[in-house]
Amino acid sequence: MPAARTLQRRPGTPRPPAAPPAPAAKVPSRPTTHLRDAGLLAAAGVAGFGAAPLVGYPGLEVPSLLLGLGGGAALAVTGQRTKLRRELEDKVLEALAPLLGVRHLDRRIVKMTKWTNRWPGLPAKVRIHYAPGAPDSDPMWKSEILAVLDSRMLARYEVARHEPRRCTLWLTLVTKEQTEGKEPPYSQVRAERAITELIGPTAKVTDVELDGEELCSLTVTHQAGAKLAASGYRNRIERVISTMMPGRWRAVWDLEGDEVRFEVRPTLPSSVWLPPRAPEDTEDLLRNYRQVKIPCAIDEDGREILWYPARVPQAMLTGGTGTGKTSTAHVLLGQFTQYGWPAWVLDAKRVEFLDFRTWPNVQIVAGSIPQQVALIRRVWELMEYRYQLIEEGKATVNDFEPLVVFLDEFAEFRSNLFEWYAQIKVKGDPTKPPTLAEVASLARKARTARIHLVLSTQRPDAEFLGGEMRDNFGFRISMGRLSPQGAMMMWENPAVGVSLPRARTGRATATHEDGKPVEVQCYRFPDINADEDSEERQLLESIRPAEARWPRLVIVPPEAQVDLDGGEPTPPTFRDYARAVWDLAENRPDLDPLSGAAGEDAVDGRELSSTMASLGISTSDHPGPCSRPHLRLVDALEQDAAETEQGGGLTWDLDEYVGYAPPVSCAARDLVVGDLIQIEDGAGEWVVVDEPPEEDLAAPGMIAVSWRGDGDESGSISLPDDNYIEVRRPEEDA
Ligand SMILES: Nc1ncnc2c1ncn2[C@@H]1O[C@H](COP(=O)(O)OP(=O)(O)OP(=O)(O)O)[C@@H](O)[C@H]1O
Repeated sequence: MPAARTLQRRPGTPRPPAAPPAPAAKVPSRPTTHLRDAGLLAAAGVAGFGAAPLVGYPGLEVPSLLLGLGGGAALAVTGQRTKLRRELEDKVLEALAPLLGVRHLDRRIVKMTKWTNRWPGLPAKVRIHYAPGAPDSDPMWKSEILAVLDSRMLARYEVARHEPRRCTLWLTLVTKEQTEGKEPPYSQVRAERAITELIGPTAKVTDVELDGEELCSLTVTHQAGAKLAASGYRNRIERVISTMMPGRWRAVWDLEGDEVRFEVRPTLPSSVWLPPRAPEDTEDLLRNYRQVKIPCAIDEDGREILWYPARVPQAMLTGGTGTGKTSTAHVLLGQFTQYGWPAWVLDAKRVEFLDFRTWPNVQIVAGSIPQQVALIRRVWELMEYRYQLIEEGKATVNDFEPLVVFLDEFAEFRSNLFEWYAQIKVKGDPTKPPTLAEVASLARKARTARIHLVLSTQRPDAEFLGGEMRDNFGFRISMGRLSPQGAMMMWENPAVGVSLPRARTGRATATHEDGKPVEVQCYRFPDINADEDSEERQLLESIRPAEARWPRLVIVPPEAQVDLDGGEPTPPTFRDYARAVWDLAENRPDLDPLSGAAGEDAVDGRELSSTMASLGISTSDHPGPCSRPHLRLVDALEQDAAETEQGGGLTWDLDEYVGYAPPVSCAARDLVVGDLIQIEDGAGEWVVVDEPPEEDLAAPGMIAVSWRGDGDESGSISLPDDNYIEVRRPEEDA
């Protein structure tokens, strides 16, 4: 199957993080927006970065909030600042109107000047004209006006001058120096409001950590222990805060101390090389069996994700092309062999493990279907044999030396197998290749025989990995972003792993020690063909097992049976292939591709792979007859082409958001985790919703939507409750 038929952006070529800083989506509003909400919505205007028009007030717009972080760095927000300030004036005007006795909203009534430089800034001066009938002699009148200003602007104002004859009031911003404290960043004000709302009035912020203007953490004490004892409620608080705050947040609860710390989640690195550590006590495979642990990745706190095969015997690895799946499989293989375990590899793609044929303790890499069928049969027989030894009382589980078997690209293997089996099947053979039943049996029972499977596949397909089969693979890693269906298959939760940044190769969801799935960065395995003098090569050499304990093996292809009556020889059957004889590679140099006798050493790879050679044309450098080489891929390609003609098979997809349906309109509150939205309307850059939308507790009438970009930038946007937004949903079968 030809690679790269779609124009999907390859992970590993990250977009520029968080660039350009974007204004919020211009959201079309439904004609039901209530004016009642307008004053409340205006409260959000201080950080309003985008707007939707309010019905009945064409000049007035409802701001949406956008706060963001770019891979840990602030996502500054740009846009039409002047427009936003104008909108803010409009909101304040609307809110003040009842106090000013004005009948018509006129922009000359409230004038804001001398804006501070922040986004969108605060007016240092506010001039208000009011109607002569306004109750300006009422002692409470001015404080009510100030209260409106304070709550709309989230800043303190005071009366600078009052000219009753001209019906004018002048207000000034109370500066930082005047308040003797620092004006808290808007995100802090939002967080504090939400926390008070969620935890109750006893919640007190005791510590705030800022990085410049960016809020990093808030520590809160409270006396709401009883309310917070329920984990469900604590989870909700964590989710609401993470949704409302820019970036990805978490809560660390001290239930005994009645304290909680809300903090920005640490950002996972984009690449972590497998640390070169030689395991200890590898002399006797039986002695250290239970201690064997395979580090695969790190979590956001830098803790290692470890696979203990003695506890969780089988592992499953899923991930699309380019997600780093192969590298992770190499990480596992490299470490098992460091422990001295023998490894057998089924390489369905034929090239992913080719270079491991010379890696110490890798006994065989089966690249062709007949070899793969033979490999699975032998593993299954070994398992059955070990069971028999236990039954006969001749051995116990503790006598078995472990074996690790890699079944790489299992879906690909499965479809190749069906195709091959259809050609080879003879009368009396079962309808389906018995190999699949053998794999299922291994998945169920291999643990007791200390045979450990690492099954990798592009997609966790329900057809062969449903229910019981999948449950046997207790240790799981899903590489890259999942579709909701994939997330259900892997993690039984349609929201897990669906918002992973696509441009981060090696980013994955993995089973943590407590059995729960967490986001991780998988270790990266050095390129096995790294340049001689490179650091990557040094790393590779430090990982390579010092000793090869297990000899390499070859599978002897069965021969056609000669017809003694002189007729056509009978080709080998499935049974012959499955039961093929195995031998030491050193005994059969004729079958060993690495011996040189099989002829592979003698070739010049560059020449052999040249376009000229593939066309069967000889060049002046290499004169002489040149026959067109046999291309094994040709058959497969022809078949793909036939499928495409019939409307199936591969399609050319020019959309880089492959797997997502075209945009449809959706209410902000109906967004679900995994949906794509645009932060900047029409910019074509879609980000993924990573938390269920929540009511914005700091801006009533708004819905907070938390998002994540392909390059791991993240943020939160607040949208008017009843507005519709364009959304792209993962396709059903993606
Ligand atoms: N953990 C990782 N961290 C960072 N980069 C990685 C990681 N793993 C792999 N890469 C890089 O990404 C590229 C693709 O990796 P890999 O071949 O493992 O992906 P894959 O999912 O197996 O893709 P394919 O199915 O096309 O082989 C490699 O060139 C490698 O350099």
